[in-house]
Amino acid sequence: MSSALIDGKAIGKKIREEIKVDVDRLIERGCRPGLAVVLVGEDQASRTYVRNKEKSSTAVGMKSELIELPISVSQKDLLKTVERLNEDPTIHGILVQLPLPAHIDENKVIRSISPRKDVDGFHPENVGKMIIGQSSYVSCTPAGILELLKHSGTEISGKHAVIVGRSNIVGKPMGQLLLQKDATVTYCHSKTENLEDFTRQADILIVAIGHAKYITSEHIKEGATVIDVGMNRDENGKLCGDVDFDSVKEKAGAITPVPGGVGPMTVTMLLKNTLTSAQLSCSSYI
Ligand SMILES: Nc1nc2c(c(=O)[nH]1)N[C@@H](CN(C=O)c1ccc(C(=O)N[C@@H](CCC(=O)O)C(=O)O)cc1)CN2
Repeated sequence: MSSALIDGKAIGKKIREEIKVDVDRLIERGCRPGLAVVLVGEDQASRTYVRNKEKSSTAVGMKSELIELPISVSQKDLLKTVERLNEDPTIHGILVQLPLPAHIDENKVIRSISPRKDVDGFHPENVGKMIIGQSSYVSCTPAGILELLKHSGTEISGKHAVIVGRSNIVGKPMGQLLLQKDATVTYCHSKTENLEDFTRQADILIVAIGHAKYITSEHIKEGATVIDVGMNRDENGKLCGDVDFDSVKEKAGAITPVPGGVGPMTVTMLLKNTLTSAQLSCSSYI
């Protein structure tokens, strides 16, 4: 059996076209959504992601502000930058690109972002609201995965979802979101013994472990939907996921590629959250 490809690039493009329509509508009414991205240091991958966010936000008509700070920036100055953006009425979404250098307290920076402008959905207030099912900004990668599941026609209610990885920005929120959609959720991580015993039970398998091609067909239940969040380089320097795509695609029912699966959805959901923030903040004079 060969699986259906879940094309995040195409799904993301379609959603961004819808976002653009809503952005144009807001602009006509005198409110242009604004996204500020703060980049600290010279990390090449972060620079690429940030450039992509800038390009995608301007492509849908948003204002985009990139603030580049040197790797030596003090925590105080970084917090001052966030504070300025919190106060700026033309900015509806603020994102500090992660990871940050070791001398900066990441949690403190995340907490300094106004929850109303936290379009990354990382602020504890938004995370807490998400967990208890209240409306909030949801972390972009898990939100994008929900869209991929919807567009691929994957049923969630009553199904067994297995999440491999327990990061604050992907694994943990992903499990909570699937739980709210009535999945039975199992979390696995680096200390899980006999990982295959769990992954083989998964109707929906979500992998975010940062280990190139770790998940093979041995880990998969026939017909499962497999979502690969990994972003690694293989032995030839080629971009690859945490899932061994070539072997798993023969057994899965549906699968995301890397690149072109989850990644484009992360940026799309960021734009969606920024649009929502602008709609909420501008609604008083619309
Ligand atoms: N503040 C944040 N920092 C980080 C986040 C985040 O959501 N918020 N997530 C990751 C990185 N990331 C976004 O910032 C991200 C990574 C990858 C992609 C993507 O589109 N990948 C492409 C391939 C790109 C390539 O060719 O190198 C794909 O999968 O098709 C988007 C966003 C960590 N930091």
